[in-house]
Amino acid sequence: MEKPHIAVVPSAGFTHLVPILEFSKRLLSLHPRFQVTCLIPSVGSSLSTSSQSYLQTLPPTIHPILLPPVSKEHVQAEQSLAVQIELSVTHSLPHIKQELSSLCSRARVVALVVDVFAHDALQFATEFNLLSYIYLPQAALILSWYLYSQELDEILFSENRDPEESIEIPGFVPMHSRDLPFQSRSSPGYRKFLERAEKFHLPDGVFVNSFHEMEASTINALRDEIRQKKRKTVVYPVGPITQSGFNGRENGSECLNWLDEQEPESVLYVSFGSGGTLSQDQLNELAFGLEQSGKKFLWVLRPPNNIASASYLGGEADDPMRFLPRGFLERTSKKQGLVVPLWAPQVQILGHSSTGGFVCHCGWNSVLESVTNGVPVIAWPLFAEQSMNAVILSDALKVAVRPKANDSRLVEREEIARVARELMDGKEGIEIRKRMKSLSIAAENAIKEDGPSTKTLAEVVATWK
Ligand SMILES: O=c1ccn([C@@H]2O[C@H](COP(=O)(O)OP(=O)(O)O[C@H]3O[C@H](CO)[C@@H](O)[C@H](O)[C@H]3O)[C@@H](O)[C@H]2O)c(=O)[nH]1
Repeated sequence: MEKPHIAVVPSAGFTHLVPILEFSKRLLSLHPRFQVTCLIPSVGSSLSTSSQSYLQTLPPTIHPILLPPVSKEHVQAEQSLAVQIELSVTHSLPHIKQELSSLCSRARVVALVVDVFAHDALQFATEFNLLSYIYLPQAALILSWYLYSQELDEILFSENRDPEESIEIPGFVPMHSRDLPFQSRSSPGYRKFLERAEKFHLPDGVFVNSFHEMEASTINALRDEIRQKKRKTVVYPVGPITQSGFNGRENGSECLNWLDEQEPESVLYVSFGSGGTLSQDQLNELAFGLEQSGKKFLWVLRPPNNIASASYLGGEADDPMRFLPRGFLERTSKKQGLVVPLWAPQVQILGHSSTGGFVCHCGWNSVLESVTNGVPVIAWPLFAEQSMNAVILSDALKVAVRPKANDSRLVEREEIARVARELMDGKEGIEIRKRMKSLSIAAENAIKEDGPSTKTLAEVVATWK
């Protein structure tokens, strides 16, 4: 008899495709009695080359179906990247419905799992009588923030509020409101964020890519609220699920060969994810700061102020090397550091024994890749929920240092050199490194056969009849 299907809907862009497919891979490796059909939206002329190459690596029990791409004009008018990604799904709804209908007519489908930005597709769960789930490729704290958003709205934007007063999300450490992504009700994407938060009440549960030891008090607080019937959204921590080694682009051997020549844990890896960029001034400060620190570095360089969505949604990037300060490459090249343009094999770099620290924008995938490899972090959030992730690492878990910006929000070269030295050789760095190593053991245990994340997933799957 044919294996029952799980229908999976990612949202557009490499970073929203890979996490939900890595989740699907893990699901099928633990529960091979199912197969997955993945309905993939995209923007522009076609799927990006990296996404296409990634799809080639999938096991045969995951069936990708490429939906007709949404025209760029339909999404680009929106300022917020999250909303652009969300619209890629909204405009694909007729195709998603058509494919689901065709799948349900020829096979047994037991559940629908959608990416957080593909929540519009949840409407089909009732129509096709499917159990439904959101896959949030982020921290449990982010789920808490969504669920608590109405209460937070009243607290944050009340007239008499002291902006210095910290805010408390249930179970989490007190946090400054500047670490939340929205600073006013008129911030781009805020209204859509509140609408998205409402959707978390629809599915049968939310999978988060986190694990108990990383966010114990937040997860416990979410579960207490369910027990006390204050909320009905059930949280399932199933992580850490990280990319299993797919690189997809060039620069691989250059980085790894160079790392092979370095001392153990001596290199700071510097990267701001798939779309993060710095201003030209900030890029200069980072270059001088790395140089002044005297520490070895491997820097994945992007051109300044490149629109983040260009790389998410299939745009081309400029050559970044010409934006480095004059003479920088000549002074540092190979001896102190290696600079590679645009992309590097991050998973392999973080797993290399010479890598001893990560200047990280705190995108959640990068955070988990650092945690699973036991690499301590210099937390340098740029946009989206990254500042909240930075607070998890620096304040809650104390496995990261966070450089301070000046009044113009620039992190100056002296500060960069200071945190680099502190992390790599300082007293605080030693403690941070120890804590990160024990967190990496907890991460490994979470996904072992009898680990909490494995058991949680098994409990859910047991209900799929
Ligand atoms: O040179 C590079 C740069 C990135 N990566 C990989 O690309 C992914 C990047 O993901 P992530 O660290 O999560 O960063 P973003 O691409 O910026 O992620 C977006 O999606 C995340 C998950 O929803 C959010 O946490 C972020 O805020 C949001 O910017 C990771 O797997 C990296 O290993 C590489 O392999 N090589």
